[in-house]
Amino acid sequence: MGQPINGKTALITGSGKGIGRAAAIALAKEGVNLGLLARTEADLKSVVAEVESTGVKVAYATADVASLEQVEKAVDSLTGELGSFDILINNAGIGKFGGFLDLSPEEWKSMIDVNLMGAYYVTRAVLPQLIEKNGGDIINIASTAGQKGAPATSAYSASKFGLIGLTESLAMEVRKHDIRVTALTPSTVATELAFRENLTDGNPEKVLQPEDLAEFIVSQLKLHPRVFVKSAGLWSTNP
Ligand SMILES: NC(=O)c1ccc[n+]([C@@H]2O[C@H](COP(=O)([O-])OP(=O)(O)OC[C@H]3O[C@@H](n4cnc5c(N)ncnc54)[C@H](O)[C@@H]3O)[C@@H](O)[C@H]2O)c1
Ligand SMILES: CC(=O)[C@H](C)O
Repeated sequence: MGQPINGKTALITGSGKGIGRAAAIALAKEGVNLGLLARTEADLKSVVAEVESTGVKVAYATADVASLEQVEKAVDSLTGELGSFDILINNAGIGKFGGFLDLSPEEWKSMIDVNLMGAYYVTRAVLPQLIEKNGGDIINIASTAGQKGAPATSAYSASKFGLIGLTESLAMEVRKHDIRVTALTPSTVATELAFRENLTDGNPEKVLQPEDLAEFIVSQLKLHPRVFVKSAGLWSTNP
């Protein structure tokens, strides 16, 4: 009933670790070619090695998504190696939690620059390719923190509320091109970000794992083009 995704090409930001890495591996197993973008080359090379046996085409570029110049250079490089993209997963993000007056203005700004402006910059660079093809998928990894504020999450929530707003507006703008734009709003996932901020013990029997999001991402991409996931919240059942 759905659509095959093998042979498509996906750009995944922050794909060196955590959710982005899991999504890259899961998509490679589905035959999706990969454009990997993150800051740390060693992490990216590790993912390349991990997916080598799948036979998909893989290219990587190191870039800070908060830099428009680095993003444009990286997307140009990846497009040159892989051809145009069909799928964009804006996953790269940072999270630092602390009181409104406790976080420094620099820490506050960095979350906006990476989590919101980063997604804007990468989308701005890739979207023309999807419009040209008259179709494609953009999946933005937001958070439950983008739906509800809490003490110590003011900066992170501001970035993720903004990302959800960007997602909803863009989805309405580009649906006429058969481009699907989704905001995923997971709760805490067992990744380095969550461990660093002491958000979870990551118990694989109880806590959302990166592979769970990857599985959902694969399934939504396989949906028939006539339907899209506007937003989806993934939570741990009984953490
Ligand atoms: N872990 C959670 O509990 C959780 C929950 C909801 C949403 N999220 C979101 O999921 C996304 C992935 O987070 P994660 O938990 O996998 O974190 P992670 O720290 O394990 O991985 C984040 C990845 O993004 C990359 N990255 C960070 N800043 C970057 C930048 N400026 N330029 C390029 N790459 C950059 C890192 O190098 C890393 O590869 C983030 O947007 C995060 O906000 C995480
Ligand atoms: C880090 C994050 O987004 C979750 C909600 O803990």
